[in-house]
Amino acid sequence: MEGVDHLAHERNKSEFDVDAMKIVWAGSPHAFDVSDRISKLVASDPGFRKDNRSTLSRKELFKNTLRKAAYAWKTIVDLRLSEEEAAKLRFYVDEPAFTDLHWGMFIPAIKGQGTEEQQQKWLPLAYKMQIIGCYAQTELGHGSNVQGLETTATFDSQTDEFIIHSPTLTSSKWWPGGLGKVATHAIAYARLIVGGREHGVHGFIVQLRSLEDHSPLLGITVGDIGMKFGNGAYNTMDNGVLQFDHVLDVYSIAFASIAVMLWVSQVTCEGKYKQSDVPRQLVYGTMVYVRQTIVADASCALSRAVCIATRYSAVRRQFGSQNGGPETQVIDYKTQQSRLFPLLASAYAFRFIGEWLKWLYADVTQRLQANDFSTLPEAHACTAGLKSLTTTATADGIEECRKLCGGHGYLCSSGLPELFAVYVPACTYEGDNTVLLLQVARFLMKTVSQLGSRLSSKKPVGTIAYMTRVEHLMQCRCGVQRGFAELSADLVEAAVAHCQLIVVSKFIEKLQQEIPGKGVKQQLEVLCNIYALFLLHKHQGDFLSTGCITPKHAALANDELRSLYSQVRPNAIALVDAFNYTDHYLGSILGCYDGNVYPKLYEAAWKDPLNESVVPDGYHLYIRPLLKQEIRTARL
Ligand SMILES: CCCCCCCC/C=C\CCCCCCCCC/C=C/C(=O)SCCNC(=O)CCNC(=O)[C@H](O)C(C)(C)COP(=O)(O)OP(=O)(O)OC[C@H]1O[C@@H](n2cnc3c(N)ncnc32)[C@H](O)[C@@H]1OP(=O)(O)O
Ligand SMILES: Cc1cc2nc3c(=O)[nH]c(=O)nc-3n(C[C@H](O)[C@H](O)[C@H](O)COP(=O)(O)OP(=O)(O)OC[C@H]3O[C@@H](n4cnc5c(N)ncnc54)[C@H](O)[C@@H]3O)c2cc1C
Repeated sequence: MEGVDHLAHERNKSEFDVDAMKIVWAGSPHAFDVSDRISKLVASDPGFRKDNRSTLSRKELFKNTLRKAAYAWKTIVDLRLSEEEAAKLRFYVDEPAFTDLHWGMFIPAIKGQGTEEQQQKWLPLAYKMQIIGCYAQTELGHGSNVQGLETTATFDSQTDEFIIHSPTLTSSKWWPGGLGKVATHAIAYARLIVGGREHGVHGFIVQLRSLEDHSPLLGITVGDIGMKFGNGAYNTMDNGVLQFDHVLDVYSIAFASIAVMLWVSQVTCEGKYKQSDVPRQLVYGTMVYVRQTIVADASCALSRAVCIATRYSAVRRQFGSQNGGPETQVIDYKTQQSRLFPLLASAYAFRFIGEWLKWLYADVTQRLQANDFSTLPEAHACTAGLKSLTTTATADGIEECRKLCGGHGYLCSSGLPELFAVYVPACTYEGDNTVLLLQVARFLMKTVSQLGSRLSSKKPVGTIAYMTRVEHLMQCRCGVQRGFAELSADLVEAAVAHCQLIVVSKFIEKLQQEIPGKGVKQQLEVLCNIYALFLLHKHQGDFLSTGCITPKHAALANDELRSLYSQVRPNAIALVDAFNYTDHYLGSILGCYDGNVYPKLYEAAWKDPLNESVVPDGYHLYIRPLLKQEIRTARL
C-alpha cells in the first residue's frame, strides 16, 4: 500500500544514529545540507524527469539531454547556485552530458595549465558558458599512448600563426565528450613543431564552431562517433570525431605567446620555444585531477547499486516458509550476505579513500605552485592506481548487485542495467585500468627498496599483513632477472595489492578520527574489518605465501567474516539509508525507500509502449499468417 513503509521493521533494528552517519557519508554537516537540499530540488522538479529515457530514440534522447542541461544551467543562474551546489545539481540530474566535460575537464585544464593571460581570457567566457569546451586528446589511433598522438601544431613565426592539422586518418580526434555536436572550443592535444623541431605533445585552445550559427569553422570536420554500449546510458553524450585541415589557430595571431596551453612552455612571438624546468608530465595534469574525482564517483555509483540490492534483498522472500508462515528474506541467506556486504563495506571504503585522495591532490597542487615536485610521482601513482582499483571493483560490484536482485534486477525499472551501462566506461576513460596499474608497478619498482622500511614503523597489525603482501609480491617479481614487460602481468597484481593496502590503511586512519553519533564508529569498524578480511580471504594465497598469516589464521578470518556479516545484518537498511539517496536519483523500483516493490513493478510494466495495444503491431502481417498456415505444415 502507498504511504506504508514496508521496510520500517528493518529500520527499527538499526543500532546506530543514521542521521549522524549521513553526515559522515556526506563529509560534513555543510556538505550534507547542500547535498540534501539539491537532491530534493532535482527530485521535485518535473524538468529533471528521467524515467522515460529507455523509450527515446538516440536523437530524442540527445535533444532531451540538451534541454535538461540548458534547464539545469537556468536553474543554477536563477537560483544563484554556488559552484558546489551546481556540481551537486549536475550529479543529481544524473545524465552524462557535455557539461561534464566543460566543467569537469575544459575549465580545470585551463585553471591547472593555462597561463595567467589564458585564464583571464578564457575562464570568464567558460564560467558564463559563453563558450562550451571539450577535452580533445584521444585519437582514432592512440588513446593510452599520449606520446603517440599524431595531430600537429606547427608554429609559423613569419605569420605568427599555429597551424593545427590532422595528418592521417588515425590522427582524427576520437571520443572527446561534448565534441560531436555541442562544443564550440576544444583543448586539443597536438605535437608542437617550432622552427622544424618537434617539442612533444602540448594542449591548444582551438575554436571549433561559430558562436553565431554553431557551424564548424573553416578546416574543421566534426561529428558524433555513433551509438555506444547500452540503449540510453552514455548515448546522452555526443562523443565526437574531429579532423583539422590546416586550421589556423586564430588565437595564436593575437596571443602567439600564449596560444600554447601551459605555463610549462611558451612560444614567443619571435618563434622561440621556451621549456621551463618543470616535469613535462604536468601536461597530464588534467587527467590526474579527473582521476581523483573518479574515485569519489566510484563510491557514489557503488553505493547506489548496493542501496538498491540491499533494500530489495530485505523485501524479497524466497523459500523457508514454516507452517504457512512468511518465506525467508533473501538478505538472511549467508550466501546473499557474503556477496552483498563486502560491496557495502567497499562503498564506504571508497568514500573515505576518495576524501583522502582529494586531500592528496590539493596538497600536490599546492606544492607544484611552489615548484616542489617531490610528491608528484606518488600523486600520479595513487590517482592512477586508485582510479583503476575503485572503478574495476565498482563496475564488477554493480553487475553483482544486478545478480543479487534475481530476474527483476534485469528490468530497466530496477535502475541497475542503466547504472551499469553508464558506469563501465570508467574502467577505460581517463586511462585504461591496466595501463594505469602498469604506471603503479613502475612506481613500485622504483621504490621497492623503501617498502621494507615501511614495515618497521608502528602500524596496525592488519596493515602490516597487507604491507608484507606487497613487499613479497614485488620481491618475488623483482628478484627474477627478467624485464618489466615479461613480468608485467605479475607486477600488475602487486600494483593492485599496493592500492588495496592504501584503501585499508586509510579506512583504519579514518577510524582514528573523532566520529560523532551513537554507534556510528562501531558500524564503520565492522565495515572496515569486512573490507580488510574479505580481501584477505579473496587473496589468501598471497597472504599465506608471505608467511605473515598461517592457514589457521585464514580459517579464523573466514569465521570472523561470518560473524561480522551477522553484526551488519540488523543495520544493513540503515547503512544504505545513510547514503540519503532520493527515489528519483536511485531511479529504481527495487530500491524504493518504502520497499513497496511489487505494486510498482506491476504498474510500471503496463506503461511500456508495447502495451499501448493489446494486439501487437505486426500481428496481422506476420503472426496471423503463421498461425493460419496450411495444415500440412502444422503436422511437421
Ligand atoms: C549544467 C551545469 C552543471 C554545472 C556543474 C557541473 C559540474 C561537473 C563537475 C565535475 C564532473 C566531473 C565529471 C568528469 C567526467 C569524466 C568523464 C570521462 C571523460 C574522459 C576523458 C578522457 O578519457 S581524457 C583522456 C584520458 N587519457 C588517458 O588517461 C591516457 C592514459 N595515458 C597516459 O596517461 C600516459 O600516456 C601514460 C602515463 C600511460 C604514459 O605516459 P608517458 O608520457 O609515455 O610516460 P612514461 O614514459 O610512461 O613515464 C615517464 C615518466 O612520467 C611519469 N608520469 C607519467 N604520467 C604522469 C602523470 N600524469 N603525472 C606525473 N608523472 C607522470 C611516469 O611515472 C614516469 O616517471 P619515471 O618512471 O620516469 O620517474
Ligand atoms: C565513454 C568514453 C568517454 C571518453 N571521453 C574522452 C574525452 O572526453 N576526451 C578524450 O581525450 N578521450 C576520451 N575517451 C578516450 C579514453 O581516454 C581512451 O579510450 C582510454 O584512454 C583508453 O585508450 P585506448 O582507447 O587507446 O585503449 P588501448 O590502449 O588501445 O587499450 C586496448 C587494450 O590494450 C591494452 N594496452 C594498451 N597499452 C598497453 C601496454 N603498454 N601494456 C599492456 N597493455 C596495454 C589495454 O590494457 C587494453 O586492454 C573516452 C572513452 C570512453 C570509452
